[in-house]
Amino acid sequence: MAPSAIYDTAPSLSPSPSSPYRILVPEKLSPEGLSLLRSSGYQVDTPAARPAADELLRLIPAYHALIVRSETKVTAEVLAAAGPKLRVVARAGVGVDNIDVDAATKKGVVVVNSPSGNIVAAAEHTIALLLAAARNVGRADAGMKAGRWERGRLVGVEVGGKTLGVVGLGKVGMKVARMAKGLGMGVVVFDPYASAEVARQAGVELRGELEAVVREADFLTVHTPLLASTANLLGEKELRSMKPTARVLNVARGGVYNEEALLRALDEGWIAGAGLDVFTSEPPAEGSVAARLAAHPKVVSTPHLGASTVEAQENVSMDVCRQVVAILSGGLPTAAVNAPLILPEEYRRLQPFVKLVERMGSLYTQHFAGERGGMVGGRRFELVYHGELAGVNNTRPLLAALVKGLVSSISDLGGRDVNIVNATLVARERGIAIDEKHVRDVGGGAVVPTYASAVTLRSVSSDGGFDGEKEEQVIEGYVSGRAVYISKLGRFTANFQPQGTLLILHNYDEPGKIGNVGTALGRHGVNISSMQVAPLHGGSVVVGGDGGGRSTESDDGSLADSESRAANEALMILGVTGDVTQDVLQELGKSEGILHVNLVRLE
Ligand SMILES: NC(=O)c1ccc[n+]([C@@H]2O[C@H](COP(=O)([O-])OP(=O)(O)OC[C@H]3O[C@@H](n4cnc5c(N)ncnc54)[C@H](O)[C@@H]3O)[C@@H](O)[C@H]2O)c1
Ligand SMILES: O=C(O)[C@H](O)COP(=O)(O)O
Repeated sequence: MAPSAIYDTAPSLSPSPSSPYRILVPEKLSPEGLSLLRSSGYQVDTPAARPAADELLRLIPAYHALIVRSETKVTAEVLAAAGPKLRVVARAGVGVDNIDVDAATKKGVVVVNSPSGNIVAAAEHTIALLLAAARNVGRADAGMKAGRWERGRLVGVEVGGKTLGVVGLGKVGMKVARMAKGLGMGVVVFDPYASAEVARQAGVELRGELEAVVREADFLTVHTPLLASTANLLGEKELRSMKPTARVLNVARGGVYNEEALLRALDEGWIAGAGLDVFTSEPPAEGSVAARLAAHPKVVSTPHLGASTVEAQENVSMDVCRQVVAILSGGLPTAAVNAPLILPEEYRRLQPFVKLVERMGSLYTQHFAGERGGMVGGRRFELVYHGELAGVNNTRPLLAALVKGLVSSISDLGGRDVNIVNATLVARERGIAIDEKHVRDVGGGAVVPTYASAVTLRSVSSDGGFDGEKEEQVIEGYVSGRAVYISKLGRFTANFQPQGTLLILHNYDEPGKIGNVGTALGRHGVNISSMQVAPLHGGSVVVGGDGGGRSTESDDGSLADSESRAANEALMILGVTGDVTQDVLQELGKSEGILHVNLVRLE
């Protein structure tokens, strides 16, 4: 399996040289990143103008990756329209509030961003607005350009010695706080999630209440993401409790201040001014409150320029383009918003086991659940890691691989495939529960005595025993080199590679069986490419049919016959090519000594 399997949404759509991966970049992205994409052999489309919402819906199905800044709205509708090709939505910046991350997760599309590429730019822009708001730079400049010399009307205030209130001591907030201290300001902070130790080391005062920060601040700046919990965080109550000389700044997201309240605060003199880079609608819709704020004489406003420096744009462009290349070529992103973090060395180590576990899941569904109506939903599974593998802590890729293997052959996932992004969600939707066990010792167990790392999959009933009334539904496998093998299937000791189309026949291991099966398949034009006989595990005697059900003693002593025949049960595992029709399966099933026939299709 190619390493891209973790993020694959449609392996069959892997591009060929004549049909490369296509990447849509509807917004302006620094050329360094675009060059990286093109030199990696991808087709990069950069429309001259940002496509309107309906145009994006029309375009998106052709693309494997979409790279946006803050203007393109990547809605659930866009993600639904994307179809199976789309693997990654990259945000060349920090905020992902323009992307429906939940919808992307459901679809198994990775969302990546550049968490720190524009931090310096955003912090410096905050300081620019701080000073501009303090010294009326915007109005003074506009006056000069209009031929006015307004020295008397534009007396400002100093920031040195004043208090800056910071709401949100994250990456930008911290940088702003440090810069403000450099300007001689005192800094008080509200951030319920910030570490007191980190705040202390930065020389800022952490307050337990937002109200305290708001009351103390001569300048107030917000640096939180826009979330349900931060929308309108600063409303009428907070703005009314500020000093009338205070000025507020927003280089985070429009909507963290309630815009109506802010407009009234400025109009009615609750505060003295504002520096705003972001608005609830961008560009502010004509006549909107956002537009009135942007045009307000007490406001210095900029059109969402916080990240717009040459340096920041190079940073974010390279950050996200590298991640797009990584994902499309089977590597790992460094800043996935909706996928677990896996270190590259962990991932490399797990790769062969990802393939093994996916095949085991698929084999389970087709061999065991297939016999019983394809039911894997609502079941509890146990995945046991033996040997070296037991030392791996981050097994998310293996869980994802199991879910993918269990459900892929049986479910219509509505155009989505299972990957590490959505596996937990898919499992939850289908009532599949997976427990994991780490068993370091492979030497002592009866199960996998010889391999350095092995995996056992079993279906477990609610009382903790094996599921299935008749049979232990167990599959064991191991990796050798890059090849994967199944070493146990149900009650049978095996050693076959789970790949291609397999015919699994449960039979009495008696002379003539192989010949009969071979002749029947030959008659139907089915070629046998590999063959393995899997005997009962440990030579145990099981009485009865496939399930090893109860024995019933008869008067004529037929139990002895039946016992000896059952002791010779085996699986015949044939790798086949050609069309194995229902007729073929029925004919084989009726053959003397054949107890059951299963067709299993693996990749
Ligand atoms: N204007 C721009 O061009 C521009 C540029 C970069 C970043 N931004 C925006 O700035 C914001 C901050 O970015 P960041 O990288 O520093 O994010 P971050 O995730 O590093 O920091 C956010 C901080 O907000 C805190 N927080 C969350 N909820 C809070 C609440 N209810 N009250 C107080 N604090 C709360 C978090 O604990 C965290 O410390 C984001 O919205 C981002 O999109 C804007
Ligand atoms: O969240 C961000 O990174 C900033 O708001 C930058 O947005 P932009 O990429 O649209 O400039």
